[in-house]
Amino acid sequence: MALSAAPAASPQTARRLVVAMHDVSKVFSNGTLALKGMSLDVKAGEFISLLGPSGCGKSTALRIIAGLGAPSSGSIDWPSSRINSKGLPEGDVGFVFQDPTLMPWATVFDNVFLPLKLRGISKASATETIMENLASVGLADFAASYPRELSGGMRMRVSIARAMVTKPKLLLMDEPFAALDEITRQKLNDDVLRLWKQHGVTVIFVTHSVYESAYLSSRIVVMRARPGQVYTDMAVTQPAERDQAYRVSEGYRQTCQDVSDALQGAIGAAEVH
Ligand SMILES: Nc1ncnc2c1ncn2[C@@H]1O[C@H](COP(=O)(O)OP(=O)(O)OP(=O)(O)O)[C@@H](O)[C@H]1O
Repeated sequence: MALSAAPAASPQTARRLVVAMHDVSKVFSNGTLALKGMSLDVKAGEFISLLGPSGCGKSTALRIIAGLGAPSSGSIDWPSSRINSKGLPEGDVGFVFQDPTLMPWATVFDNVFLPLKLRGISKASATETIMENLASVGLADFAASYPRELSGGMRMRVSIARAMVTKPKLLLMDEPFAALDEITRQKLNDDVLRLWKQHGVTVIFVTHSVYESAYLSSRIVVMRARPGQVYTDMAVTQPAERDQAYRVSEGYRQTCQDVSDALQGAIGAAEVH
């Protein structure tokens, strides 16, 4: 069995807690209850996919973790980070959106430089780090290019390099590959897995895709809508190596089936108003 309910004593249990959501609810000013009592413990080294029906609050949860929105009630704890005056872990979080959000007037190099520039680091002392990060996403030869000269997949790679350039502990990715074609998406899935392993970064990845979540994750958190909260939390225990052989394996097929069943359950659990 490739998939199981996240066990109480999984190998991750012994790991450091990176961030914990405690009983978080979010009501927007128009009265929409986006999240109700959502709790989630994220441990170092996990690759967590947040999966769920449209509108179940995946992006809201991710944005609250990133400090881009405050919870209406409940709390976010960063047990192993230094917290700034806004209650956020300074520099420990990278964010990748579905839209790469690059500055069109700036080169690839300058786009990746931005987070370091905002920290007061000079271009000269940042150059080596920037080039390393561009190389790690296969774009070392495109440092002088402008975003308009790149494909959609390459622009997303720049966005990932920009998020990783500050060496975050936690990488938050909100449907980053949803707009890309399937082959590009699969290549980027492999790139993200490589970065995850190389840098030991913890990842929370929002996706609509059962297949993508089953390929990438060490843990899949399926959310339900109305109200948005965790429906089920599953560990994907097999295999350690995710590659083309895994994509056509019985283990992958079974994982996709189990995740798909959980998603159907989550959709069925939504309260109809
Ligand atoms: N700024 C906002 N103001 C009011 N309502 C909002 C706001 N942002 C999100 N919502 C609502 O909150 C609910 C959760 O939205 P959210 O975008 O978090 O869901 P999601 O699971 O990420 O959706 P999708 O999969 O379609 O991207 C939805 O009903 C949405 O319409």
